[in-house]
Amino acid sequence: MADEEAPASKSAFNGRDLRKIYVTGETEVQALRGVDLDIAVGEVLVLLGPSGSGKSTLLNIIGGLDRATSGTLWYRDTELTALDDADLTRFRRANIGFIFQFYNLIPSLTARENVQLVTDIAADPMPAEEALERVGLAARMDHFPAQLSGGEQQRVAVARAIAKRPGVLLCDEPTGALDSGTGVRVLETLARANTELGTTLILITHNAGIAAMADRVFHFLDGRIASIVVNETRIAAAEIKW
Ligand SMILES: Nc1ncnc2c1ncn2[C@@H]1O[C@H](COP(=O)(O)OP(=O)(O)OP(=O)(O)O)[C@@H](O)[C@H]1O
Repeated sequence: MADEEAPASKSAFNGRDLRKIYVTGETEVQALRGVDLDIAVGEVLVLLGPSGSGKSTLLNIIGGLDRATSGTLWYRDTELTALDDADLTRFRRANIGFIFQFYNLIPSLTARENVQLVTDIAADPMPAEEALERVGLAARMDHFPAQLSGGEQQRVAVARAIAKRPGVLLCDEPTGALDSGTGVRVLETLARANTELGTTLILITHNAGIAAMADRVFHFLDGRIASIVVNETRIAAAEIKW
């Protein structure tokens, strides 16, 4: 809306009364029932909550993969809810890195080539080699996904996501398929992106232990943020166990 002022510039995301209704045939599912949020630039935020409570729906809307049915959402000084599809895609490409539970690497390409797919088309990327070094895979650049462990493949996915220097990393269960030791190494690479590159980090997990590395934790229930916990101190990813 033209007469609405952009929220304070230190906000990464500012959302008001976000609602999402999925319609399938005659069935309506209210996935988000009025979410207000304010996420600071450089914040580490963890989203916790039962299955079906709306976490992925919110993450997808924040990342421009999906649209709210109603409500307003800003990213810095851009109102995402006012963008057309082409501009929303441009926003997503320029600002968002995604990491999902399954790594979505291309099996016929090496780690370096998987990252280069992104660096070839980004506006101001870091070299693929630097991204892979940042996740501790300097020695594995020319390996194919099948030659890497699950945790290493996920770190390639992190390298791919950070290589374009996105303002925001959105992670949906990034350690869901990994054991504790391997998962912690993935979390460490995400935490490093936050501290060294200033990337805002938003992470969905079912693992309450991971919440300790966040500045704040949003607890979802039934399509709403039921409570917000502020962590006075953030613990290092390396200290997390499950
Ligand atoms: N594309 C879709 N079409 C119809 N309903 C959907 C769709 N995506 C999600 N839903 C429904 O919206 C609700 C919220 O789903 P969402 O995936 O956001 O929950 P979640 O908290 O991320 O769950 P999980 O932890 O299991 O991933 C659920 O009832 C889900 O079934």
